[in-house]
Amino acid sequence: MTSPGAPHDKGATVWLTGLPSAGKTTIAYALAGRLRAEGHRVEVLDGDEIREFLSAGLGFSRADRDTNVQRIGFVAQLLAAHGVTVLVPVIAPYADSREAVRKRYQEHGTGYVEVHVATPVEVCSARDVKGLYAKQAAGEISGLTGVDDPYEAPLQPDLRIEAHRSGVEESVAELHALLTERGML
Ligand SMILES: Nc1ncnc2c1ncn2[C@@H]1O[C@H](COP(=O)(O)OS(=O)(=O)O)[C@@H](OP(=O)(O)O)[C@H]1O
Ligand SMILES: Nc1ncnc2c1ncn2[C@@H]1O[C@H](COP(=O)(O)OP(=O)(O)O)[C@@H](O)[C@H]1O
Repeated sequence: MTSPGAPHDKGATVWLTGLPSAGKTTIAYALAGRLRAEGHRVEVLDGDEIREFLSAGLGFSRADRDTNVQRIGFVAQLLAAHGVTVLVPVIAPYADSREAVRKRYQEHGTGYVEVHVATPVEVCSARDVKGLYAKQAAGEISGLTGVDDPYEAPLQPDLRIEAHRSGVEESVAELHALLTERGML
């Protein structure tokens, strides 16, 4: 076990992509808790918080989502390069935008892991944590990812979590094992 902020922490970013209510945030905070308890420096860049501050004023058009994702990728890389394990539960629906983020990490030699939280839309819409699926069905909003807006599922994620089949702790254990195996912790 390492002490908090142990200097040998390499730092990396774990990007959890998936539909609204897939389980991205839940898994990210559960993993963060485990990593903190082990003495690692961890930040969660939560999509909702980022949209209140760093990306205030952005909406959900393709251009705005791309801007949002690139901003988050930029900040996360800075943190990761300084030894922080950065967890990013953000939809990031477009493949080219996610690839641009990955490229930034490759260019800087910073660890990066893409995780697809692959909960089917039927399960997500039954969970409907924020009531968005119901609002879309009622015609109150449009452009909801996975329903009437695109979600380009990763073809080759570093890890695919079937969050409708496995429990949160199981997903956390899988992710922890991957980070350990890749020498990122
Ligand atoms: N139209 C539409 N489509 C998708 N999501 C919507 C929309 N409107 C609001 N929300 C809520 O905003 C959260 C998505 O923000 P993100 O920054 O993760 O999305 S993106 O990567 O910029 O596409 C997302 O959070 P999560 O549910 O945690 O994924 C939604 O709750
Ligand atoms: N195996 C699981 N993994 C993650 N979340 C789960 C799981 N089973 C049920 N849930 C629930 O699904 C919801 C997912 O919401 P959230 O994590 O906010 O999703 P997202 O960040 O992808 O929008 C939470 O209420 C969570 O408790």
